[in-house]
Amino acid sequence: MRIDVVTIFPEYLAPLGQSLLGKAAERGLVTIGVHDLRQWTDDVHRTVDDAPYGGGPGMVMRPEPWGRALDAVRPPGTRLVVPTPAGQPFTQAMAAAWATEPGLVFACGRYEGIDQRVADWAADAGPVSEVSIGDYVLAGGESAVLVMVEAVTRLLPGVVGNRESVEYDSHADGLLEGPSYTRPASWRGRDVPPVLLSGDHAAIARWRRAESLRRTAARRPDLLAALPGDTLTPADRAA
Ligand SMILES: NCc1ccc(-c2ccccc2)nc1
Repeated sequence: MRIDVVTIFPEYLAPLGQSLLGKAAERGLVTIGVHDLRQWTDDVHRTVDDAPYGGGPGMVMRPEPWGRALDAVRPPGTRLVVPTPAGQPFTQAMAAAWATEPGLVFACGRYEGIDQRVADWAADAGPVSEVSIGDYVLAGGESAVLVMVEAVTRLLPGVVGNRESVEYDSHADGLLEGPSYTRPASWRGRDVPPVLLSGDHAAIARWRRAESLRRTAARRPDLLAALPGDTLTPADRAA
C-alpha cells in the first residue's frame, strides 16, 4: 500500500518512519510519502491561507495550492482522507476497508480548515472521506493522520506478527475486549481470575465473552445498541 500525506508541517509526520510502521516500510508492505504543501504555492511568501469569505475568526487554507498538490500526489481513484472535527467518525471498520485499498492520500488541514471546494472537487476523481477521530478540536489534522495511518497499516497482512492479536482486537467483533492478565498469578494481593489458570478452554472462552459484554455494556452501551441483531447468543443474554 502507498500512503501519501500533504501537510505544512512535514516534520510532524516523522514518527511514521519509526517502529511498527518503520518495519512495515522496510519490508515493502507500505510506502509512505510526506509532502510539504508549500512546494505548490505560487508566491514568494508561499502563502497557504487567507481570510474566510463571510467574515469570522481565523484563516482558511486556500484551494489553489491544494489543487496543485493533489494533482501531483493523488493517483486517480485513490481515496483522499481529510481529518476534520466536522467529519464522520473514523472506525475500525473504516480502517479495515481502507487497508484493502492500493493507496491513501491524507490532506492535513490547519487554521480553520481547508476551503470546502477542495474536498468537493477531489470527489470527482475518487472517494473522499472527511473523518473525525474524536469530538475535540486539534491545531491541525497531522495527529489524526498519525492515528489513522497506524490503525490502517497494522491491519496490512504481515505487519503485525501475530495475526490473531489483530482479529481479537477491541471493536473487531463490535465489542470491547475484556481484561488481560499475565504472570505473576498474584500481585499486590490481587489474583488472576482462576478460570484463566484452569486450562478449561471452553470455560475461558465463555468467561472472556462475558467480560467483553460486561465491559461494553458498562463503558460503551452505544456499541451494544449498534450490534447486528444476531450478534448476541442466548448464552450472551444469559450472562
Ligand atoms: N477529530 C479530531 C480532529 C481532526 C482534525 C482537526 C483539525 C483542526 C484544525 C484544522 C484542521 C483539522 N481537529 C480535530
